Amino acid sequence: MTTTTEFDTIAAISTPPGEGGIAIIRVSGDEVFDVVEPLFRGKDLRQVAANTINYGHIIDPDNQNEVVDEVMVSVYRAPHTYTREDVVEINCHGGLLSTNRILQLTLSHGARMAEPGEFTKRAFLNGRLDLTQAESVMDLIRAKTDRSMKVALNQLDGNLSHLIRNLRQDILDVLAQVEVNIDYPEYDDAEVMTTKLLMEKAQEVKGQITQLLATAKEGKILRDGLATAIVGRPNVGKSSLLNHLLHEDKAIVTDVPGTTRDSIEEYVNVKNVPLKLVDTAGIRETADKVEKIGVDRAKKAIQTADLILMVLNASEPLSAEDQELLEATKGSQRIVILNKTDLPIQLDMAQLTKLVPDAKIIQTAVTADQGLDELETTISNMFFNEGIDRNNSVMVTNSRQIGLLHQANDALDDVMSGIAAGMPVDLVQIDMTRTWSLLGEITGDSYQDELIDQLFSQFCLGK
Ligand SMILES: Nc1nc2c(c(=O)[nH]1)N(C=O)[C@@H](CNc1ccc(C(=O)N[C@@H](CCC(=O)O)C(=O)O)cc1)CN2
Ligand SMILES: Nc1nc2c(ncn2[C@@H]2O[C@H](COP(=O)(O)OP(=O)(O)OP(=O)(O)O)[C@@H](O)[C@H]2O)c(=O)[nH]1
Ligand SMILES: [Mg+2]
Repeated sequence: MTTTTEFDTIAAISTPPGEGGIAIIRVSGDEVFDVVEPLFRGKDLRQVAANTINYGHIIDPDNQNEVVDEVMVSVYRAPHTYTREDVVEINCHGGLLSTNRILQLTLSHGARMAEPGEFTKRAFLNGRLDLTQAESVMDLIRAKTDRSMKVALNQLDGNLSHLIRNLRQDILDVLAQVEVNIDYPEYDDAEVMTTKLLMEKAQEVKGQITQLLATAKEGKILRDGLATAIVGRPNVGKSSLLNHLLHEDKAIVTDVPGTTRDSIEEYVNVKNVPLKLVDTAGIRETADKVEKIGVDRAKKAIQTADLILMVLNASEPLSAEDQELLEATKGSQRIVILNKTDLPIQLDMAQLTKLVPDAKIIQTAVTADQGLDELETTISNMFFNEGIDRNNSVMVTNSRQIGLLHQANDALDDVMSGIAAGMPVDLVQIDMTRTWSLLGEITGDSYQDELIDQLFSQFCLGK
């Protein structure tokens, strides 16, 4: 079944803004040929075969057919296209000016400027993609590591959708069975049979949802990177640590305390854990206006980080500021890094272990390249130790999907507690049906227009 919904014809530049070798203007909708035909000098695009690319020129019919650019034009025919509508892509020379001029020409000849994500939204509304697949398109574009790209590609293939659809079908089957038992009770214990059926199915589905949710933590880290703040008082070696983890001299390092004045953010892969590393200003009391703002940002980073690398200077005794910071980071996931161990050690280890009895303490000498491997292994073990099958790439990474899975889980809890409390079957049925529709929201089998608009508006223009 390939009925498409009727929409107006949209156009956008689908390549990144700025100068490039080639730029693509994508046009989609029932009227693409009416739009492009008067602008194109070359073969008759209505007559060329589908999936062909055709040489010619874009001309300006409102300006004595002035040649605007030399182009290649791809023609795709509905329904075998990205949007399931007729699609024409104009490949022009990638200058800002000619690209925009061609876009303007399509707009003045009947196309409308596409909204962000509108091509993919049409693919969804026309049934070529479901919602998890559409979301994976964006994840693919934003992927920062090989692993997160693999997860997104897997989702684009429809593996998560498949799993969710199967769960929904199972629920539907059991609901149908329940309906039959209620309408035609063959036995006196029909009610007992029915609740048993519901209970078993609820447990089974809950088991699968729990498994999916177990992938969520890892999945989200893979997608967004683990927010990791490097904190400590001035001059302990925070920026040196950032640079070593990045293998690049990104942050300025000097022996002057207070060198880093604003937070620096960088993505890096540490033994397969994608980190969003934040190097912060050394935390201390300061009268300097600019430094003060940096210190406030550093304090904020402590609040929002998933992981804190708390750096201490081993060549000095533990200061009051160190102790305050150890206190402030107590509730967070953290690693205490004892840096500058290449110098004579002044810090009282016994005092430190007493202060932070349960913290992981790692000794490093960043500038001498010591202890970093142990640090990287520790980070990796902290986040990949839950026995998740790495080759099973069906994961949920998206907070919308995760939220709905939690809600479906809660609805299943209601099913089970309802049965346990001896609630009438028709009430239990309501909670089971709710589970079914919550799962449907994940794939977009049931959806609200506002939600769809909001979701696609986060996409890139031209996608
Ligand atoms: N030039 C260009 N490159 C691109 C895209 C595009 O739209 N244009 N894509 C998009 O951003 C991605 C490719 N994704 C695509 C996915 C489906 C179809 C498509 O036409 N599907 C049809 C027919 C497939 C077939 O011939 O077998 C279908 O599913 O019915 C096209 C592109 C990446 N590269
Ligand atoms: N001996 C020794 N010196 C180090 C080590 N790590 C960093 N340093 C030096 O310590 C000084 C301060 O390093 P930074 O990385 O700028 O310290 P920071 O914590 O970022 O300092 P602020 O930005 O001022 O908060 C520099 O001179 C570094 O070369 C180490 O392991 N051993
Ligand atoms: Mg610094």
